[in-house]
Amino acid sequence: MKIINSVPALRAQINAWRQNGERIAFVPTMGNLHNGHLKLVDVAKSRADRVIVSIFVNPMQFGKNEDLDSYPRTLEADCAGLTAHGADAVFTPTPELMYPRGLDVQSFVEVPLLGDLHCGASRAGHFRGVSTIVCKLFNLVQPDIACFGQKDYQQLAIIRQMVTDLSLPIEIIGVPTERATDGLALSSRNGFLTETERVQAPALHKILQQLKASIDAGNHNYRALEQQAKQLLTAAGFVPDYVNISNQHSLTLAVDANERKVILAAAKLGTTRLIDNLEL
Ligand SMILES: Nc1ncnc2c1ncn2[C@@H]1O[C@H](COP(=O)(O)OP(=O)(O)OP(=O)(O)O)[C@@H](O)[C@H]1O
Ligand SMILES: CC(C)(CO)[C@@H](O)C(=O)[O-]
Ligand code: BAL
Repeated sequence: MKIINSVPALRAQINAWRQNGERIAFVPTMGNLHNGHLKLVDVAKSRADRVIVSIFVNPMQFGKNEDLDSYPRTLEADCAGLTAHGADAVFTPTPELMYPRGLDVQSFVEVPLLGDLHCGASRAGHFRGVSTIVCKLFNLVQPDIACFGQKDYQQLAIIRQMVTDLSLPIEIIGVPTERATDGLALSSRNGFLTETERVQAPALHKILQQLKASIDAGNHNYRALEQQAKQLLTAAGFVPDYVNISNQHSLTLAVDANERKVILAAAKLGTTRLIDNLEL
């Protein structure tokens, strides 16, 4: 597997594949790869001739008091995993390469409405940072398809909307969430959990499952159910940020029994912020 850390080398590799008529799949990540990321690579590989992954801890999507500095960086182990899963190349730019003029004067891409809800309401500027870096990476890699995890449900919706709004010729593939055997969604930030917190953490998924069971059983009092779920999270040791029963498409709060719904949730366990979701 090739490790690429300059734009000319990246463009040369992409051009070489294009000249062979090869179809290119792209998997953007922030590294510290786990089986969720590797599943994206497997899906990408099954749908294209070449798979390129990016590893970039994107400063633009971190708030001032968030975990940019402590975010785990494990390039060597990541490359071993990517090689084992048959990725062809990994692009590992530096912040200086992606933002040569600095973040304060960087042009940006923002997806209105979808970007303001849920995590967007709690993490000001987060989705602007995500859509800007993904747009830049798309312009550099120019893939045919790109794979994103459903664990980051709102992010996936925002990327789909950005691709539509900006007429980018890229097919976006959503890949189901990979979980530990106890139900916890795999996430790089799980590594921040203490032993005790790791035992508590699967309660997030379990509470979403209970909530889904109540709705499936005919309880449509969504706002009351959201409050109950937050109380259950608090009792399980979390500090809930939100539990929102939302429309799968617009991500606005669900009101109608007939609309397709998804439960979206975020909660802190100690200093670690976890997210999860469940489609209904
Ligand atoms: N458990 C998972 N199952 C499927 N896809 C996942 C999973 N975890 C992350 N992904 C996807 O991998 C891609 C890169 O995500 P990222 O590098 O932020 O990993 P992460 O584990 O979500 O980290 P974080 O702890 O920062 O949320 C995203 O498209 C994300 O949705
Ligand atoms: C899509 C992404 C790689 C953009 O930095 C990041 O938000 C992530 O890892 O989900
Ligand atoms: N997977 C989402 C990236 C972030 O929380 O910054």
